[in-house]
Amino acid sequence: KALHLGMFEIGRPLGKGKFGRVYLAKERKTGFLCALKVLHKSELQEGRVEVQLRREVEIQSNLRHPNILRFFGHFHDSKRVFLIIEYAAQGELYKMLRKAGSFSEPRAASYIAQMASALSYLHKKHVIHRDIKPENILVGSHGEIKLSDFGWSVHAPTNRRTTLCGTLDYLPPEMLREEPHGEKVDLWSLGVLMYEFLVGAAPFEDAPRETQSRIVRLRYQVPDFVSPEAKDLITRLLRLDPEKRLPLDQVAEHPWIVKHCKSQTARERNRNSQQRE
Ligand SMILES: O=C(Cc1cc(-c2ccc3c(-c4nc5ccccc5[nH]4)n[nH]c3c2)n[nH]1)Nc1cccc(F)c1
Repeated sequence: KALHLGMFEIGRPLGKGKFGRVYLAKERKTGFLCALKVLHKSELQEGRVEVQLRREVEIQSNLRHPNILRFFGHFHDSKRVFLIIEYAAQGELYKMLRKAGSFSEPRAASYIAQMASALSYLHKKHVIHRDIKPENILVGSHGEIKLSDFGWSVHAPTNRRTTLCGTLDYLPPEMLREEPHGEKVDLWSLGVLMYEFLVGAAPFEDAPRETQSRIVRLRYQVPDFVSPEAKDLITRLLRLDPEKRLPLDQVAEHPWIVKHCKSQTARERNRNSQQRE
């Protein structure tokens, strides 16, 4: 069906991405809420990001997973390109993390289990995300997390061509060394993400040069308040050798995840059965 701006009522700004502004939008006919990302063709041309945007659209168009932000379609007028993206009603996870300081182990385990599910789905399609960090995770209306911003995702294997921008905190050693890298880069970042959820700061957080040397030397410490099971999973993901990082199917079965998530579903089962009584 023909998509065009008139079919949407534009609401408040949701955020300013690096290449565009995102607005809350409502489809007039159905009342369906979505996030409408507006990109100016002039910026796209000068930034030579057209190729990257086409790749993102192509990658995102055939992704369907509850923990991956849906891409519904796109359209353009003479000056702008519009991306219709899923609206995540509870907003940005990193704001929740900064407000809470750090997350409880059950909450962090639930998020890591959902991330492992999303990454497993992406890797089966040979898509590497390469930019896992709290800033790229949104939260849906039921508190479920939604991985977003595939600005850096490419089909594996690859060698990064464009320069990195933003924090180094999440980069695995092989990307710092600009070596060829594969899907296992997302396992390293998952370990960094888990550490940051539980501790409130990234494991190698420091001045940029320090961070780089701490990453390649694997110099980090897990505070004592982190449970031994959680520490065990972090150390199995933060491995310098990509081949030694715990595979995603084993992350989902790790005792720390099972302890918090199986009981989570068990609690839900009990709650439901009580409601039925
Ligand atoms: O460009 C992006 C990444 C992206 C997503 C978003 C984005 C930003 C914010 C939101 C939100 C949202 N909900 C909120 C609730 C409260 C407060 C803030 C909120 N932001 N929902 N969905 C979003 C989506 N900005 N940029 N993805 C993309 C997807 C498909 C094709 C493509 F070329 C790019």
